[in-house]
Amino acid sequence: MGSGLLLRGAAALCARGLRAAAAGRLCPLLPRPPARPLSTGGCWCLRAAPGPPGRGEPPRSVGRGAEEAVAEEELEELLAPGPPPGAQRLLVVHPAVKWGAKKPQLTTAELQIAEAVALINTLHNWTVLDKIILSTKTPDKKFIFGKGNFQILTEKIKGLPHITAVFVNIERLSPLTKKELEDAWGVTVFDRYTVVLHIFRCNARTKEAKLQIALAEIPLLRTNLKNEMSQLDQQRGGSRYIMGSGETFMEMQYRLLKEKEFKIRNALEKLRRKRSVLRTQRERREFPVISVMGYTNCGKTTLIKALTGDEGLQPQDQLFATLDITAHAGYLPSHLTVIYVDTIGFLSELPHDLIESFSATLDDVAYSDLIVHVRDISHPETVLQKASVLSVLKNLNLPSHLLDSVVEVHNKVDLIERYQSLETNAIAVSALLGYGLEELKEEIERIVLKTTGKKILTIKVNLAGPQLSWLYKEATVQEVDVMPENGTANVKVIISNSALGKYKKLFPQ
Ligand SMILES: Nc1nc2c(ncn2[C@@H]2O[C@H](COP(=O)(O)OP(=O)(O)OP(=O)(O)O)[C@@H](O)[C@H]2O)c(=O)[nH]1
Ligand SMILES: [Mg+2]
Repeated sequence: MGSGLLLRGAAALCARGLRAAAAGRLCPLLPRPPARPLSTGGCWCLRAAPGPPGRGEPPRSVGRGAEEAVAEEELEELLAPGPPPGAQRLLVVHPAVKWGAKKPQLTTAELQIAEAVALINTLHNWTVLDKIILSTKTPDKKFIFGKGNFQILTEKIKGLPHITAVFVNIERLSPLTKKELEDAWGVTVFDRYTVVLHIFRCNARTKEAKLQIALAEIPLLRTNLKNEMSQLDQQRGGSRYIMGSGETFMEMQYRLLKEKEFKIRNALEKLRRKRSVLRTQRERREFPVISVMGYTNCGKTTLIKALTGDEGLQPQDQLFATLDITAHAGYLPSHLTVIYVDTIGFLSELPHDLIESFSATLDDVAYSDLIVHVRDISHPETVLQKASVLSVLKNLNLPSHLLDSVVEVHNKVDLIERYQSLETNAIAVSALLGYGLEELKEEIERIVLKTTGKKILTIKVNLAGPQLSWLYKEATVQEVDVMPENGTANVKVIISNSALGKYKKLFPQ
């Protein structure tokens, strides 16, 4: 399918320490620049803070305010129970289409089964006991494989008495197929949809992420219900009226599901409305926002950690380690503060329903000033991964200036001897070892200044007046060159057009 997925959520934003804002010849007697938190993390919603942070500071706290949209107990009710808790021992089966239009490009069956195994290994207590690739011409048919290969598979399963489940590495099994396979093999059968949904369920920390999962489960519940109802109908149960209610059992089940969906959408909408408060705040405060996107496990979190020095970030060798969007303040070479937004990774071949329920969370990407597309250049499927990410980006209705200015980062170059990029615009880095970060920051700065219309200027100020402290608040002061003989200073600043206009009005020359 070549589609991917990305989602986000929230965490608390925390101030970690102070940094001198302007390097170089900062005069100790001059007003101090505002303290800047080193790191900020959280969903796009402001927590009630004791008064608004002053201009010139990154948002101080985001995250919890939106959490009241739905109560914790209510949320538990909205989430469908996943696979039973406890250990799962699996056989991973990859149906390989070797001919025709459905034959996947840019990858091999071996790489696809490796990704399926990695998905399972992400889950605590789930282990892969064995794996098998079997070719098929008709993966959409009821038994997925032809008679011969189905027989081989059934024999293999019989020879593995310790397995508790079979993971068939296709997007989605129809409930009927799932049931027939489970009857034939005597174990639970999972598809990519259920496995990925379960990973999300385990990794979701915030209410928003949990609600998105609940929403993604609705289509699954609807097909299950349809299935159950047709069975019940055969036994003539489903269409009987429930005494006094005027509706049949079937109608009641559908109504309950609809109500549940409505509740989830409503709660999500409330959370999003609150999040947009930050969007407005962010625009007003004029911190350039950089969305860091890419395939799962490519190193987005590691890169942001390296760019911001935020020790709170926890990169993991795991698919979908990040499910919650977090924001982190960092500095560009000219000391301009920017906010890096960490996002959920993409995965190829995910069912549409799953993508849809999370894609609304990408709304905010449209409000960023720049997208950094991180690629794990050491991954054998790096080309396929790039195609997956680009196809999702294209479908997000992002403004064209954002799509045209994407900075492509080739990460993990330390794993390739003497790496030389064939793509001239890409920047080679090792987020883990810190290679190439300065070049990346310079490129980010170049584009951010261009897209945000900020200018680097040197302004002469009278030190006896309020100009300098105004500039510290409203712009980014880079250098202050004091001339004691006449009580003035040359101040190098990064300033937006609107702030410059205000400055000229307030302090006419
Ligand atoms: N060798 C090497 N490993 C890296 C580099 N960058 C990240 N990694 C490793 O790649 C794994 C995934 O890193 P993350 O930063 O969690 O990746 P992510 O893109 O945020 O992953 P998700 O949040 O799961 O989508 C971790 O084990 C990192 O240590 C790099 O430059 N070199
Ligand atoms: Mg991550």
